[in-house]
Amino acid sequence: MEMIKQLLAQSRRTMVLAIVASALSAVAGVMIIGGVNYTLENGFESLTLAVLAYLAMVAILFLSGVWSQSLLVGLGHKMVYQLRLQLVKRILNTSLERQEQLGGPALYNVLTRDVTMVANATKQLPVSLYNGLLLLAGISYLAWLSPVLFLCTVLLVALGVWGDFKLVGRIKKMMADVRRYDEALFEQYEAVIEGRNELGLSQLRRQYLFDRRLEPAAKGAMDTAIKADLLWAINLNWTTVLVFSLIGLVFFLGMTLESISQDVVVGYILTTMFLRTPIAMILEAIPAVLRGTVALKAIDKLNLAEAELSDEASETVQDISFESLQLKAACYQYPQQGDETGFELGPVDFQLKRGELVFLIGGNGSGKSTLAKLLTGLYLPTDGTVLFNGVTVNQDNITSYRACFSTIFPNFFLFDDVLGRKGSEPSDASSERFFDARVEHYLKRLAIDHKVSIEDGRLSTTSLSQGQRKRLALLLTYMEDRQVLLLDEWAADQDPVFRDVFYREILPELKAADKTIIAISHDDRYFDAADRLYKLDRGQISTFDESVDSLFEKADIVKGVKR
Ligand SMILES: Nc1ncnc2c1ncn2[C@@H]1O[C@H](COP(=O)(O)OP(=O)(O)OP(=O)(O)O)[C@@H](O)[C@H]1O
Repeated sequence: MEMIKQLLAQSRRTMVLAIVASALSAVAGVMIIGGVNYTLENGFESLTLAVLAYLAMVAILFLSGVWSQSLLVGLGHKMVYQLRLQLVKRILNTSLERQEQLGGPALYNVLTRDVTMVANATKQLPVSLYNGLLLLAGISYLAWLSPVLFLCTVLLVALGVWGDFKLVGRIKKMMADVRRYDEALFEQYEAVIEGRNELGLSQLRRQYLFDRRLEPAAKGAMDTAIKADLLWAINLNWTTVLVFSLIGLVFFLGMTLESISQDVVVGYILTTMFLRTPIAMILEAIPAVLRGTVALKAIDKLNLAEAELSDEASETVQDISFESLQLKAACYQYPQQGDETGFELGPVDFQLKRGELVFLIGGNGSGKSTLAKLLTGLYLPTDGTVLFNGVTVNQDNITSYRACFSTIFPNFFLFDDVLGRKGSEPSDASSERFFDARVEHYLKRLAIDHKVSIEDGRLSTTSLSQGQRKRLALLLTYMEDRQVLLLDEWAADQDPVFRDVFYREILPELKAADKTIIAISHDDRYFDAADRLYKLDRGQISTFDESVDSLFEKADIVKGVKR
């Protein structure tokens, strides 16, 4: 909700203008009816004058209507545009931990479905505001025409509004259920896309996914949405019944009560008929608005970071020269999942100096990647400290700290835009030539120049084998030229020849170029390439000395055997 309020506050001037224009159009509309009614009652002195006045009112109605709609339509689309950008900014500012907790489907759901729902609700704003003002002008005219009939109208409208309120509560709950079904559906969409190989091979799994997972979620969403829409459609018809009941009431009261003149009855009925359209349009907008509020509530529940960080929170990135990194009794605990306590890493004591090459080794699930995220500042310790050049890493300096690291995790994302140091792009033709030449040099070094080239600062393709894609990820880190490299099982997908090149040539070259490297590895044949080895076992770290620790123990670590 806060987001919408902020967006509306930014457009206050347009809103005020649009309200003025809508009011003008509404008044013109009511004046046309009032004029017709008056003329019916009193006749006119000059036909020309009456026709001119009528045309003038119609022109005002048209022009102010178009003016208000153009302002409000622009406002609606601008809000959608800003909402989209704001949401992406909020996700980008949200901590990795929170994003991991939420999971991909929930975030996709917000960025696609929820944004669309809020957008649709926002688009109703202009229509509803315009019709609301029209309704207000019409109701004021009705009150002026006959206070007695107006009292009857108020009673009938109160009945209608009471019914609407009761229904809105039920429908809102149904829409929240539809959203939950949709979220389950998004999880299955992810499985359909990401699991294409497995699904392609297994007819049984495909059938299971479709029949037992996807279809029930889609059907649940459809059934609940049908129920909600049906209830509202009944309500729309019920409102029409109320409007005609009002017309009937006015008509029969007018026929029987002498105090109400026929002109008043005609004017009343004319205006009520005229107000049917705005009433229907406002009521038709309500489901979209309800869906929008459900979506906004769901967005709020995600606890995303703010789009614009406060001055204290938004740190300017300092160009710091990396000298040392130290972990002092640092711990990281994953949040509890159901009844299960999250995995705990640490307390870890660890030291790394500029120019060193260290390996982290250990069995599957021993905590290597978790430690890697703690070392690179993607996670902050839940206990203990991380010291960077002797200074404690915290929210105030974390961005500068993170800027020292390049990482390639096993689930890395390969961007096709090639950026230079500090995210730079070549500024002129000669720097572009130099930039491209550097890319080509590294493409050759990584033996991938026969498959990929650079075109307008982008990689020509990223549709490659996993080993080749990893080489391109390494190329991107070469180009960004950061001081510390964290490579999580980088060589795992390389062929034996290039794996040897990596451990025996690339790592030493990087070290010689003053890079500090943390490599997670299961390649025991190359453990000697590291300056130091750290072993992880069930979240605990210790140094590992090949000459002292037994080969048997080493084999166990590599295989992930619990001792
Ligand atoms: N996002 C997460 N949320 C909750 N728990 C997690 C998460 N990621 C990892 N874990 C838990 O932390 C433990 C350590 O995982 P981690 O990825 O650090 O192991 P690893 O040593 O890198 O394993 P591998 O060699 O298989 O890559 C795992 O047992 C896992 O249960």
